[in-house]
Amino acid sequence: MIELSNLSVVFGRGTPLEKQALSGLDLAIEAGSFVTVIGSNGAGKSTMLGVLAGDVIPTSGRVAIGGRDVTRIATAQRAKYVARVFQDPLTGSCGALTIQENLALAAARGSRRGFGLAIGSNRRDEFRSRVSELKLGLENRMDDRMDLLSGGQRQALSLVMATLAGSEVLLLDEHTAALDPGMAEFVMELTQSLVEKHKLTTMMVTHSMRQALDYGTRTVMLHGGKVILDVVGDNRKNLTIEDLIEMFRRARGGQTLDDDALLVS
Ligand SMILES: Nc1ncnc2c1ncn2[C@@H]1O[C@H](COP(=O)(O)OP(=O)(O)OP(=O)(O)O)[C@@H](O)[C@H]1O
Repeated sequence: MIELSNLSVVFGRGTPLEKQALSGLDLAIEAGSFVTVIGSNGAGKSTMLGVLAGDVIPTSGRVAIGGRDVTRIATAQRAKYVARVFQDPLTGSCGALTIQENLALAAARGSRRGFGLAIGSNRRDEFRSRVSELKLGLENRMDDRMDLLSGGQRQALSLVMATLAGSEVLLLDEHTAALDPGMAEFVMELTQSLVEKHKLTTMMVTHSMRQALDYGTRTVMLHGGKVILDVVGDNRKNLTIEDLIEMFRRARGGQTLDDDALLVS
């Protein structure tokens, strides 16, 4: 269970650039559910994921994961519970290290056992087998540097890495946005199967309304740093993109969704 209670984040407080990114956001997500998150530019989506990951400490409010209050717990200490995959394939892995080394680092995340044990022979076999499940042939390139791989290959490996340390929460920040359509679909299918296999509580930020409705079991829309739409169950089952746009308009008292960045495809 994830609980975000009355969360506010103000960046640059007291400066001319002061910006309220979250404004009393409330959201509770049941363990094991897959929530898609949409919203126009600057709505607060990445800030919300940052607060969950520990990169952003909220100005006020509370964050709990699995009943633990993690509001003031640093990123490194909560890494055991939360894994994150970013839009830029270069962000989640280290290009100068090999595939094997990146997987070992990911497996050691949040643990005191360290990198050395994670790279031991037992885990080498496990890593190889996990990579072979991708069917990208990367199991034969375990000693290749990560920066030799394509963006899609790196994102696929980043997803595998996100599941190695036993995290219960997976945060996806537009993780297919930089990929070509074929690779984006492959990475989404992989996402779906890893989420199911590891029973991860997942939040996926996307600019694609199609993707937001096609994946997961619940969709929330942020605007002005809070949740303005929350659709789940039968209400969501037959929802079209046009319905979503109309719901936004009604929630905003007639304001239309005129943001090019929120793709209807
Ligand atoms: N580190 C920061 N310092 C100052 N302002 C920030 C910072 N991070 C985000 N903001 C501002 O906070 C607001 C919310 O940003 P955020 O990145 O969370 O929005 P978003 O919904 O993810 O937008 P996008 O879809 O464009 O990525 C924006 O106005 C942004 O400019």
